[in-house]
Amino acid sequence: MRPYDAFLLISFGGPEGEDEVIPFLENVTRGRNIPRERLAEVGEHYFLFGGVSPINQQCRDLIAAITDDFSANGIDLPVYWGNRFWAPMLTDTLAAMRDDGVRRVLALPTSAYCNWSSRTAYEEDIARARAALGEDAPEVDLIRPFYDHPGFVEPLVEHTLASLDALPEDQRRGARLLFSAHSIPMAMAQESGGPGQGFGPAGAYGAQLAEVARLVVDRLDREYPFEVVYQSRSGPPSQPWLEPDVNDRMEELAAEGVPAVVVVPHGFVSDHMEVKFDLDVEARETAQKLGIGYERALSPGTHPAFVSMVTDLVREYTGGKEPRKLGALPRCAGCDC
Ligand SMILES: CC1=C(CCC(=O)O)c2cc3nc(cc4[nH]c(cc5[nH]c(cc1n2)c(C)c5CCC(=O)O)c(CCC(=O)O)c4C)C(CCC(=O)O)=C3C
Ligand SMILES: [Fe+2]
Repeated sequence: MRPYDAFLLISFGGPEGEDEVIPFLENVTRGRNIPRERLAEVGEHYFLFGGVSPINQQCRDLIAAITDDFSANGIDLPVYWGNRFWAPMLTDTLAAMRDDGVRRVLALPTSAYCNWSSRTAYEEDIARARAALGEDAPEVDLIRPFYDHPGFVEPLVEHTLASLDALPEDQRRGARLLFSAHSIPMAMAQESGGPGQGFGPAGAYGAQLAEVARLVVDRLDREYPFEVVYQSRSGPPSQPWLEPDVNDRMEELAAEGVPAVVVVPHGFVSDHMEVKFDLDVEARETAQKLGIGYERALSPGTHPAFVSMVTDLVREYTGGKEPRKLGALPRCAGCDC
């Protein structure tokens, strides 16, 4: 018996026109404690790009690549796509799947790490979408966090090397690698991985980000100094979020005489708006102001190793394939990472 009859990519969603920006942001921030000024500011990031987030096209590209890789590898599952905050909405996709006769779904979230926002929020949205459908809602299993899969790490290695190569030789020698991830509230970070797990002050999320950074650096041509930084903070200033911010850290490094940084967005799977604005516009501007070199490595996107990872993960769930994992972090409590 085949355990699943469909594959589902679950992503964040993003606007694809100016009139969609505000309704999208309202969906994202409903019931969350985000100041209005922050919302207006984030809206401007989208308007700078004509109101179009790159994330939906990136999902379409990934789905096309996954579909090809499935058929090349004899995986006979139809591929669906549903978003948490914009069309195609997860609820609508799940309804369409039910109408197509789908009973059991294997779902991949477009986020690699363990924390509420990257994992639990997806689980809660799946539960909500299923509840809306009632009795005959398809069952959905969410594929494990994949931060430690070689197919996630390998593209980051290749893309980091390409960025180092793009720096002038004199800057490359003293360059600092800054591995950048989405900041989250300290309280959310501490809870990631479950209580009392000994992952340190930034919880499992912080430990996993540090681990992936190390896994990438271990695979470069030589040892580079590196550290983890955070970006895209929101929330009221009174609430502590993970630090240091990428821009603040660049300022300190420039003052210490570091000639260049390579920013590796290892907290993300594609170059969506948080990467395109917060790194390619804002952090790049900071580097220019500071007079230091700046390169930004690509995220995994549709790198062939990343696409094969999806096929490999499907085999973990359908063919009893042993999980491929790098590093040696303990698993979280109550999580299948
Ligand atoms: C950990 C994490 C990821 C990575 C894992 C994953 O992918 O899930 C991620 C991804 C993304 N975040 C995105 C966009 C936004 N995130 C926001 C707000 C927030 N993100 C948070 C965390 C994360 N976010 C948090 C703790 C908040 C505060 C509100 C809350 O507690 O829930 C807001 C509201 C405004 C603002 O505060 O910036 C926006 C617009 C987009 C789409 C980009 C595009 O359109 O291309 C993507 C892929
Ligand atoms: Fe976010």
